[in-house]
Amino acid sequence: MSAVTHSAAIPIPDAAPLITVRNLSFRRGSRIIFENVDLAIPRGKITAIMGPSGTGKTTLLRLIGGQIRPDAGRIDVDGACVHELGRRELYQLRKRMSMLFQSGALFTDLSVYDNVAFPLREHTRLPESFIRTLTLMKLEAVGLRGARHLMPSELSGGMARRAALARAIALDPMMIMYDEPFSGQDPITMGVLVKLIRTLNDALGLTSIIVSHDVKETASIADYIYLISDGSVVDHGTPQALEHSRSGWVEQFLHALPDGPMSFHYPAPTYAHDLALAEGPALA
Ligand SMILES: Nc1ncnc2c1ncn2[C@@H]1O[C@H](COP(=O)(O)OP(=O)(O)OP(=O)(O)O)[C@@H](O)[C@H]1O
Repeated sequence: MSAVTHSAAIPIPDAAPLITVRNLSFRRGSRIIFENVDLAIPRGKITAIMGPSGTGKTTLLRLIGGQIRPDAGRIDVDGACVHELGRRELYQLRKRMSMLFQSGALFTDLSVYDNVAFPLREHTRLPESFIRTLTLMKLEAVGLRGARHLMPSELSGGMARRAALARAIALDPMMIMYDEPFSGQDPITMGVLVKLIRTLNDALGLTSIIVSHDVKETASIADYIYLISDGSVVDHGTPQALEHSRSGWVEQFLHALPDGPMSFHYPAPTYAHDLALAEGPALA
């Protein structure tokens, strides 16, 4: 598999895409985060976005979720161009796109049950008896029906993630975006989360996007992987195809090798330049 050039036509894996990103460019100040990036997220699959720290993975999720706008290019989600939607339409779309952040962000003063029931109470007019049935179904799906009376402070890190996941599926979204779902968890908890993400994706007919540094866990459930770095897609393919990639960059990233083409330094002026400045009057 060869590295993808900017604007190259992307071969879509199996299913038709739920999300397409075309010619996406985005800057933070003078820093280019994305330049002419193309990618496609197939429906019903688990797609992983991986790459070095600070490369823009979370930013990409926020662009897809319409929280920030691209400088150029377009992002279509289920046929709608996200940044062309009006406020109300974007709100409706967002209800169908769950985003699960690393922190989980449970409401600390609500029980597990009330956390999961919260979006149903907030966004539907269902009677409480229906809400109870739906909430118990979501809690059962993540194995926490028996823990529904606990408060977030009484949960382990893994249980908190599962509770947040139950809340994220409360409104039956079409997709879930996971930002670092495994970080800080022990190997067994990671295994539980990996299995849960796969099971929920398939059982509920979801489309999942996972942003993660945990290569082994992510590669074990992803149907397709995009590797991004320095503003563009470096490579993409199934985990099996990427495993056999001849790219030194891909090999370095997937096998966590300390040496390789990936640069260790954040972009900076030359060292000599900085040292010279340090002696000059500007910083005195
Ligand atoms: N609100 C912001 N304002 C300015 N710069 C930002 C902001 N958010 C992120 N950045 C910068 O954008 C770049 C991409 O950040 P982002 O969080 O998307 O990276 P990431 O790939 O998710 O990183 P990590 O893997 O470490 O979580 C970084 O250089 C970061 O410093």
